[in-house]
Amino acid sequence: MSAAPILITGGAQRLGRHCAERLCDDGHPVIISYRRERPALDALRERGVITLPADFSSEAGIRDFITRLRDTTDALRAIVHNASDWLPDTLGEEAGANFEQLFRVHMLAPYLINLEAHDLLEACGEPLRDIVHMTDYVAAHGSRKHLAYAASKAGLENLTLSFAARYAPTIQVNAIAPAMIMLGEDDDEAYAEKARAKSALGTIPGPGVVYESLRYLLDSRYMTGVTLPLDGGRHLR
Ligand SMILES: NC(=O)C1=CN([C@@H]2O[C@H](COP(=O)(O)OP(=O)(O)OC[C@H]3O[C@@H](n4cnc5c(N)ncnc54)[C@H](OP(=O)(O)O)[C@@H]3O)[C@@H](O)[C@H]2O)C=CC1
Ligand SMILES: Nc1nc2c(c(=O)[nH]1)N=C([C@H](O)[C@@H](O)CO)CN2
Repeated sequence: MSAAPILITGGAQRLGRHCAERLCDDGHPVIISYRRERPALDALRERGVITLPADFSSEAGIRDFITRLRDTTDALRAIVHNASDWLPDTLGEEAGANFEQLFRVHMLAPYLINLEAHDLLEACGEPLRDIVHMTDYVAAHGSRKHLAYAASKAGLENLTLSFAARYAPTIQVNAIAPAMIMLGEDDDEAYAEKARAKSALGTIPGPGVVYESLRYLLDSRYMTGVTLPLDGGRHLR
């Protein structure tokens, strides 16, 4: 029996792509979701990564993805909920729509996918099955500029606890809560300096540290309902 694939949502770029590539390196079959087609996806496809389009900005879009996922595989080794929009807060007419957008991508999509793909995880022939939620340092600490984003990530962190209790003992459910891992393409050196100063370790580590945390969770057989803080000691500042 061939190994069951690992699903990473939002795997077309940055942290999700890095983890998809590293999982391939480690011999796992990988499925990613992506929202926007782009040439960079072809390199993943050439490595045998299955790429499924998904737009989690509506319940219909989430359910369309779930249908595509179920048409693609009859088992899953793990699900990594990585897809995310780092939207700042907006005022006025758009504030509610902004909040709902973040709720859907960070909470509704993981919630519905976890519920509807439970049998795919149970069908995995390997002893370990995992769900990993990518949350954020600000879920536990708040954010003055990303209030809705932080709240939606806090909701995802709470879903970690509930799904861990519901899916034990056959499926482990954990989260990774990063602080600054990698800069955005528009971030300048001044921003980078400020970001480095926020953590005790004073670095912007890059995506490798996220894969180390994911690997740890996937290889652990005695870890569930936990959020791994990956913040370089930001909580000490
Ligand atoms: N980067 C960092 O320093 C930090 C990251 N994190 C968390 O780690 C995870 C990865 O971060 P990063 O790689 O920077 O993430 P990105 O900002 O690069 O987003 C990842 C992917 O999410 C997809 N996505 C966004 N909105 C939607 C949607 N509505 N429906 C479907 N897909 C969507 C995008 O797809 P597409 O590009 O195809 O549109 C994008 O490629 C995220 O959950 C993030 O919140 C937490 C703290 C720090
Ligand atoms: N979906 C995303 N979420 C987050 C990003 C990002 O680029 N995409 N970036 C951050 C920042 O690095 C933040 O941690 C800096 O303090 C947070 N979330």
